Amino acid sequence: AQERIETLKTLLNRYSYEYYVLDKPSISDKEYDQQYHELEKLEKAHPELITNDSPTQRIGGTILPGFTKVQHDSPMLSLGNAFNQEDLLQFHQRISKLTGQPLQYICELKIDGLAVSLKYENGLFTQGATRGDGNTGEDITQNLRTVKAIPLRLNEPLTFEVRGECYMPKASFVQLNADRDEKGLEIFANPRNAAAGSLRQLDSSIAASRNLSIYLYSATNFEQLAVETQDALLNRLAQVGLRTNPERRLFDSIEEVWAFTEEIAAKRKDLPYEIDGIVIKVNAFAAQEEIGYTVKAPRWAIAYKFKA
Ligand SMILES: COc1nc2nc(N)nc(N)c2nc1C
Repeated sequence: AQERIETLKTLLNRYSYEYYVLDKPSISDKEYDQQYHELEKLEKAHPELITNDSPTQRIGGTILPGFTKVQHDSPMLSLGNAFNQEDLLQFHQRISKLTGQPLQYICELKIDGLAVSLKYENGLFTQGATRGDGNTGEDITQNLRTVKAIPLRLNEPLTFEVRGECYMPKASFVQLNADRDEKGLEIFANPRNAAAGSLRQLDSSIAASRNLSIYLYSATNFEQLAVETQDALLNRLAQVGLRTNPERRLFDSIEEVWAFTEEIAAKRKDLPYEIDGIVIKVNAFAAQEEIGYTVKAPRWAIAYKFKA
């Protein structure tokens, strides 16, 4: 039984990765369900063989009395804002003075969700937390374990922290509000509020029902990842099993960055998730370190915000 349980866990976690992280399922839902129920039956018969990274353990058994506080190892920063082309030019001129290196920018979508921190120890997902005030957040591990795009075990036994945006896809938001409206419940104003409301539930079966997803965009412990740029980091995160947003681009001029913001502004309504802007970062970590941080935000990044 132990052998079959191990095989099923490996298979089901891989199917989950293909479906929720790569958005490219390799088997039908029916086949997945058949193998999932076989695992459930085997674990019921051999509870001593149940492990934390089993796909059957995503929904916590208990309703939490409250959320415990989490002190972030390093502050979860905020971003300076830019609202027009002039702001972007000033950002570029300001940081060009702070580094001798040629500036390459990476542009990432700014997902309109909830910033979260995920800790992995030897490849196992051990803790999830909200940003909170940047220094202290709330432990929402139970709820984040229900987000199927968050792997319970990485492809490599890494010990590090990753940060990203947990969000509710537009389609899930429309469905949720239709269901709530039909039941006479108050509907959510937007997907960001719906995601935040779902992650603030003390009963993780509610979060499990909300079809949340996630995109990761930063990590600690670069050394062990052997990456020199933000773009390489994002590729590395995907390699170890974490979900990263594919709509990112590299540019060597702020003019091209501006053109990209206009390109995304035009396709924003067709994206399957809501975004509130574009995050523009200096790509090379060496240049980021040279440019540095203000008290609350990196100097080497800026959020270009779309009009509401
Ligand atoms: C480097 O710090 C950040 N990077 C980010 N990147 C993306 N794509 N989206 C964010 N919301 C974001 N937020 C922060 C504070």
